Amino acid sequence: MNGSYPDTTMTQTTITLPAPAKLNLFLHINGRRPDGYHELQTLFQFLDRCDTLQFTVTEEDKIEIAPAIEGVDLQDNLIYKAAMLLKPHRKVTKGIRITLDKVLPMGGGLGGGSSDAATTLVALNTLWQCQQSTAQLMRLGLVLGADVPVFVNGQAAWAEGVGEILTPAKPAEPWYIVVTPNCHVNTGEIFSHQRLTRDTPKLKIAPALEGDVKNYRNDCENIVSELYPEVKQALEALNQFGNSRLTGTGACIFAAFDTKEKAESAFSKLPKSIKGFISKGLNSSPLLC
Ligand SMILES: C[C@](O)(CO)[C@H](O)COP(=O)(O)OP(=O)(O)OC[C@H]1O[C@@H](n2ccc(N)nc2=O)[C@H](O)[C@@H]1O
Ligand SMILES: Nc1ncnc2c1ncn2[C@@H]1O[C@H](COP(=O)(O)OP(=O)(O)OP(=O)(O)O)[C@@H](O)[C@H]1O
Repeated sequence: MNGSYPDTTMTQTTITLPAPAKLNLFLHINGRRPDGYHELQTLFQFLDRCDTLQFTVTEEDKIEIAPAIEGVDLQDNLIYKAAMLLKPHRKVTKGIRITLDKVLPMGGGLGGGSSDAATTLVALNTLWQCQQSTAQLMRLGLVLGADVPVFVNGQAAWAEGVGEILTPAKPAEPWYIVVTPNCHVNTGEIFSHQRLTRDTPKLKIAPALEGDVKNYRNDCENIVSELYPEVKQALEALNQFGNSRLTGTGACIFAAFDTKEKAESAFSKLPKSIKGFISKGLNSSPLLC
């Protein structure tokens, strides 16, 4: 099936699905709403770097997740939260055992937790026969986090609102070096920072979709590199090879290259202390098959 979720039959009891990373190719903050959330404009693209989740339907009416994520209680695990959100919509009284192969760094701005949650919504919608439309799953997902809807929808997108008003976009699909500084950035801390600039004028959709993303920036970058020296150092190192930029509220940064070979060549020249990976930008999520 092209461009839609995996076709699973009623008798199928196990499915394995990817939860890809995302990049914010740019991130502009336009204002703050009365509830504290920020109005933003961003361009989302997926990476072919993914967590992997295996879902097995169980007879016992229980949600099990293994292995546990260090430092995250089961009730706070976004996978568990996603399953609990969907549970009232079940048409079958079955449980679920979820195995997580975690590859994406946490608190890295790659949206790993949100992506795990989105993949869980998509998988359980089928396995528990919840019969929710993609739009309904996106609305449910927004309760879990501003980044969940784009992962459920599975298309690169221009996003507005708090990140939930999505317009499909087709930016170039280059190869990226993604540097993963050894620190977790707390999204709430950055958004509540006194010196965060929140007054970037809103762009019209057309230039942002058609223009070169190099013309735009990430409004969180200055504050994050001030608070996290590892991020500053990584930005400086990667800037020697391309236009490096923060994704989300960090800590990860990225730079685009035309070919895998150019990305690999630049990566090999980075100081050994700089960790990261090379990944392809994708406008269609690997969650869609
Ligand atoms: C920065 C981005 O990654 C860009 O894609 C997202 O907007 C963040 O999405 P997320 O990690 O799913 O964030 P959430 O879990 O919804 O929010 C974490 C915290 O960030 C702040 N937050 C988040 C999104 C937003 N548009 N405005 C905010 O002020 C809020 O304080 C919130 O409590
Ligand atoms: N399944 C999960 N995977 C990762 N983090 C989780 C998960 N469940 C809960 N969390 C919590 O959510 C926090 C943010 O995780 P995530 O990996 O989505 O950060 P992020 O990449 O910075 O996301 P974003 O770009 O959406 O801000 C983690 O630090 C962790 O405490």
